[in-house]
Amino acid sequence: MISTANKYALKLEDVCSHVGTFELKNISFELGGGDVLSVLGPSGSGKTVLLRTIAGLIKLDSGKILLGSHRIDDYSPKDRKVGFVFQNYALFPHLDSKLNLGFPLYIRGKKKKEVYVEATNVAQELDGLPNYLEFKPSELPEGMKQLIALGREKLNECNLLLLDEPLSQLDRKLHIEMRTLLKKFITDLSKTTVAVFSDPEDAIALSNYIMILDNGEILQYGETFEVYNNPINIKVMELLSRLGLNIIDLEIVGGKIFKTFSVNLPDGLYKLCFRPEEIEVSNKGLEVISQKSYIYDSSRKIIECDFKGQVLKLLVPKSTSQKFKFVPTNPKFFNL
Ligand SMILES: Nc1ncnc2c1ncn2[C@@H]1O[C@H](COP(=O)(O)OP(=O)(O)OP(=O)(O)O)[C@@H](O)[C@H]1O
Repeated sequence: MISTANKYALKLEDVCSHVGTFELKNISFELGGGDVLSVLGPSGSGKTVLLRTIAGLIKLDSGKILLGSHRIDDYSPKDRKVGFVFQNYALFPHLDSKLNLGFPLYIRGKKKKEVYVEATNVAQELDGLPNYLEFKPSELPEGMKQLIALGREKLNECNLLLLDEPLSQLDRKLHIEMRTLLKKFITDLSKTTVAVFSDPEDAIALSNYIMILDNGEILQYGETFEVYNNPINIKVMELLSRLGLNIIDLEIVGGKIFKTFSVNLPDGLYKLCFRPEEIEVSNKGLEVISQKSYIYDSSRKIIECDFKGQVLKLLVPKSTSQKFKFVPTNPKFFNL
């Protein structure tokens, strides 16, 4: 017997597909049952095309897709048993929340009454939704539309869950609430999940694997924290930096930068990259004078400062004085 973990394992082998002139090129990865992969990339890099290819909405040009021990790339989208939560939720405007939620059961021939009972039961597990069961999509807050789109996949009995920017339509406060709910939902469902995110913080918070796509190709793939901490180039690091990225052009001479700090790298020209939040105020570091500051949260502020003609953004404690020294705690040096 195939264990549950293997039954939901997803493997893509050298998958190529296209829409119009856009090509998805040689995508390969392997996830165990219950793993969550986030896909990040610039706009137009092929994130949605990848999801649609896995779902069977775009045909493969070559390669294989395996779910558990089954090769599913020959299956119709329906037979793949893939749950797909679209960016715009894909709710039916003329149906109330109960029928939208229970739609997978309705199309399988269940009577409306039974659909209502099951939909109401699922709604109990989704915070706040029971109050909106009689409403149509146009009458629902964004967060509720999202919950219905997710809850529907619970009733869909899918083997694989695909999410296309599930948090993109929400304002900041709701975004954080929904992220917590989404995490719980994915964990409870325990199906292998591939999710596209535009916000690196969501991608990092929700996944154990991450893929960075650019122009239809994988730039980097691996365990989320491994990729976050060891980006292979500036582009990957930028995509994984929610507050932006500081980049300083410098030269290493005699194993030292700025004639002061020793580094274990060959001499040459480099770009030193670090995230605004990965710094420590320390009197042994680089001196800067803050020129502008913005409140970030109750205890921290973001400051902008000039460093040898380059503008840096740093996240520092609110009490930090205008002139101070700092050290990057996770600096990356990229060779030019
Ligand atoms: N049906 C289509 N016909 C022709 N080209 C398409 C079609 N769908 C997508 N494309 C093109 O394929 C490329 C990748 O699109 P895709 O929607 O996957 O990007 P994305 O990474 O999801 O971007 P975004 O973050 O903006 O949603 C884009 O250049 C897009 O214009």
